[in-house]
Amino acid sequence: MIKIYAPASIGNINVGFDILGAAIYPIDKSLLGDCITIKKSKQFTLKTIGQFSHELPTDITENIVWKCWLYFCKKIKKDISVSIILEKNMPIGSGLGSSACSVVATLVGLNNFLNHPINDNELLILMGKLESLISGTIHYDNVAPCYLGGIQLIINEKKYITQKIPHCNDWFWIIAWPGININTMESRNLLPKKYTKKICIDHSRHIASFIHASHTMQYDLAAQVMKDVIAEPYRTILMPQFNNIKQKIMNIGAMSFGISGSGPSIFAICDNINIAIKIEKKINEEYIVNKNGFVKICKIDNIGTKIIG
Ligand SMILES: Nc1ncnc2c1ncn2[C@@H]1O[C@H](COP(=O)(O)OP(=O)(O)OP(=O)(O)O)[C@@H](O)[C@H]1O
Ligand SMILES: N[C@@H](CCO)C(=O)O
Repeated sequence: MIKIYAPASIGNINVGFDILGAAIYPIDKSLLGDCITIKKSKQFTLKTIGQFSHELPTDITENIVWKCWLYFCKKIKKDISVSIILEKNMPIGSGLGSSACSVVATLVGLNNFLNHPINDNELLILMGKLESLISGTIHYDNVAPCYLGGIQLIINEKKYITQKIPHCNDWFWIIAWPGININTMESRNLLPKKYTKKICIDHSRHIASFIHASHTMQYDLAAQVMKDVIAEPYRTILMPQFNNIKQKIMNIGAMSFGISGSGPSIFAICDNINIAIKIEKKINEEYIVNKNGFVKICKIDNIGTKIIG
């Protein structure tokens, strides 16, 4: 038997659409990620439990975990008889990398259970492929940090799929899911097919400055250039409260604020716990729309996916 935990992640982190992502854990030590348990069995079975399991497709062949098992069997050219339990702790369509948690936990679980028939790089490529079955295109900005931890820069060149970049240990990442869902594919379809020269230059300037600032530990500069000119201007149509809450959170003292992944979750950054608590309170009062929604003060999860049983 093996049990795997895969953490939530923030895709894009404003400045790197599809090419930057951060794995996170709540400082209150609550579980923000999916768990997968794998046991030997006479035939394949998949059971789902957990707070958000009722949101999953009822047909198990529609569950991404089933597809992971199928693709893994194809990859190693062997039918594997296992029973899998998915503990779905992550809301679906939240912008916190929910499908990535299931994909990464399942593939890491199967690979460990079978003594590593697939190497790390091939496993990551398989994760990207499985994630693309859901969102329509390959983007590693959730699966890479979820798997490997930290802030990951997606390179996607042959054997260089992703690399970890340095981050500020003092930063708090306050994340909030309002309690409603946005489909990633729909949210991607809202974006323009082409961007102006000015947007391209601004985007390159921001991302280059962010990577430079991260490596030279100029964290104020890193936060200052965490701006989203690619997705935020088009996606806020799905998030009517976004601009209002952004203004208020920046006024409290956030160093950056934006959409987590494809939304509707949001995130704010600050380097002071008292400001983080004030931000948490304000978001709770003004952005959470029902009892399912939540706000959590988080830090960067440097480990990523791990064996917990
Ligand atoms: N184990 C699973 N976890 C999450 N979604 C799943 C899973 N299995 C199947 N799905 C389906 O995949 C789709 C996920 O949609 P979507 O990409 O919007 O969510 P997401 O991956 O949770 O988003 P995000 O990465 O923004 O958190 C839904 O249609 C959902 O029913
Ligand atoms: N980079 C992806 C992340 C989806 O979670 C997007 O913004 O569409």
